[in-house]
Amino acid sequence: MSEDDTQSEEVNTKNVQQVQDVTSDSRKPSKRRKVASTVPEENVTTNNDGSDNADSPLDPNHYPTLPIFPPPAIPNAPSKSTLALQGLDKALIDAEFIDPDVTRPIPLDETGDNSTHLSEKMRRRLHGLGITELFAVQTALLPFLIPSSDVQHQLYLSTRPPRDVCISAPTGSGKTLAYALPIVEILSSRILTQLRALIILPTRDLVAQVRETFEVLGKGRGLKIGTATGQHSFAHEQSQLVNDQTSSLLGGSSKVDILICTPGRLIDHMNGTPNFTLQHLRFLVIDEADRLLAQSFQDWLAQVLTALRPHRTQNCVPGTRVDSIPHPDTVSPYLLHRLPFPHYSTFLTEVHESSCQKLLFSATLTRDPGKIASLELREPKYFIVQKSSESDGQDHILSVVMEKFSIPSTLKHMLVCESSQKPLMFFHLVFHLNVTDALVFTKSSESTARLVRLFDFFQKWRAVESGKSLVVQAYSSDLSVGERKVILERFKAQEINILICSDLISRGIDISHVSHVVSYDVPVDMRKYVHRVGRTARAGRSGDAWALVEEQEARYFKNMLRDADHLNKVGRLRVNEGDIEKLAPGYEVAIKQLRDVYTHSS
Ligand SMILES: Nc1ncnc2c1ncn2[C@@H]1O[C@H](COP(=O)(O)OP(=O)(O)OP(=O)(O)O)[C@@H](O)[C@H]1O
Repeated sequence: MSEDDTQSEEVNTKNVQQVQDVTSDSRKPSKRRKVASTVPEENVTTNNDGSDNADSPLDPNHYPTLPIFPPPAIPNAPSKSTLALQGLDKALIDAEFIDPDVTRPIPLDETGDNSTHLSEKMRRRLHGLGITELFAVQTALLPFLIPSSDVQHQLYLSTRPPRDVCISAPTGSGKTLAYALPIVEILSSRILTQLRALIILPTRDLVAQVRETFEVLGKGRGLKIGTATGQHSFAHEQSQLVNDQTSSLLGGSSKVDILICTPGRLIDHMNGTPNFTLQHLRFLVIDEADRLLAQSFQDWLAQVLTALRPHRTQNCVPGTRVDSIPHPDTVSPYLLHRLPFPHYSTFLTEVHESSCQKLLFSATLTRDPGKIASLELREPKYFIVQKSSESDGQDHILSVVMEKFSIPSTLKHMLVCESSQKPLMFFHLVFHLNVTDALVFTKSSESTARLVRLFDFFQKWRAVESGKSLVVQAYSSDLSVGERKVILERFKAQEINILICSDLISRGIDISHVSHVVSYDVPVDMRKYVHRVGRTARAGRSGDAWALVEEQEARYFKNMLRDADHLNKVGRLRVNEGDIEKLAPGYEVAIKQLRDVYTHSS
């Protein structure tokens, strides 16, 4: 070994020593020695000079044993539920689930258990209308919204501002009564007419329907109900909503207690009707909330929220005409506040808080935290009407977050898979399977018009054979509001057998005798599907939903149903070739006539 080698040997030994110092605790016996002592004598090799190899750098035992770190491993992936719950609104996690089959009798006399919190007058009225029990959503909401009898007469709960409420309940489960009953009951104690309840809906047809419900329930209660949809001239609506438009009155001047409206027209009145004010609102109902929240028209939500805020002129949404908003009057709910007893607040220190309670309803209520946050809800309480078998344990909340909406249990889905022969399949449903009293949804108003024409031509051919024909009508935005109203009334009166329509009436419309819903063009999202099929099987009745799926759409449609856990409820209908062949000649005639019409009109 050269001198250099010896030096490098020394350096190496030093390095080893340093490693040893770092890796071993000096207070404990050295690991190296401990390891060496465990080596049996006979295994220790001896060098030529008689020294043993135990301390040689070549001996594996010479080096200290390095601490053992756990082997690298892939951590367990968070469960789907854990991921879904991340960033979720706490109120949604704490949601109260209600079994859709729960009902509660409405007692007639005072002696009965009145856990409904309804007044005797209202209970009698409901019995008169044939409503003798509350549906599930109503059993939960009425006791929550209607104060017990001791505070019954307080319109505004200034010391306890009410909690806001979000309700997700299936189509046809009675959500309208769930808010209309508490509003009529609570507002009946008012003395002055002020705008206290504002109900916002996405379409004029729904406004008309909800108005009817309020009028029936509020009969004899002295409440004034108004609507604003743009169906009448702006000046006419103004004259229906406010008493005085000539001078600026403290606190505004309302002619109505309850206003049912579409968002666009509401904004028009907020900005353009003198003395129209939301400052006395006790209830703000947003029905079909997910659809309305998706509409950003004139930033309507931000404008409404600004109008509800005390000192709103400082937080005004750009575009709002501040000078058009009447100043709060001295009895405005803005001046009611949580009194911090025993500390009496002064005018300067008191915290103004709106007494308006927000109620959000939908069969497909959004779970999007961003959208929910934009509503500025106060301690929101969620009620979700959903079958417990559909949502057990952790899957319970998961099914909510993943937006697996409930569909009425009485509904039977039938899936008809066909490609190019859709019109023939439709005629087969109508003429062989007796699908009438039906709403037939197409993808657009043009498709609606075309299908109605084709159907008429086909019927003419068929009438020659059978002598019997059905009344089929189109219902879409191509028609004027007045025309649509007449058609809807005729359909309700069963003078029209089949309404071929666009998605204009896929939400909210309540027509009890609809026994079939046909998706002639299948919807592209589950929300739309849920609302369409929900036009039948309402209020516990039965109904059928049919989907005519073209072959190239079948995979997508099935995936959509599978993702929503509904695929197993859908049966596939096998069609007898012979049945279709019988209809084919008529279809050939009809399609030729339709082609002629479109060729001549273009
Ligand atoms: N307690 C009840 N007893 C009997 N019928 C009821 C009761 N509550 C509601 N209904 C009826 O059930 C039908 C459906 O109610 P409603 O239109 O409020 O449903 P919905 O939940 O709003 O449905 P959608 O989500 O489709 O708008 C209506 O005809 C209504 O009169």
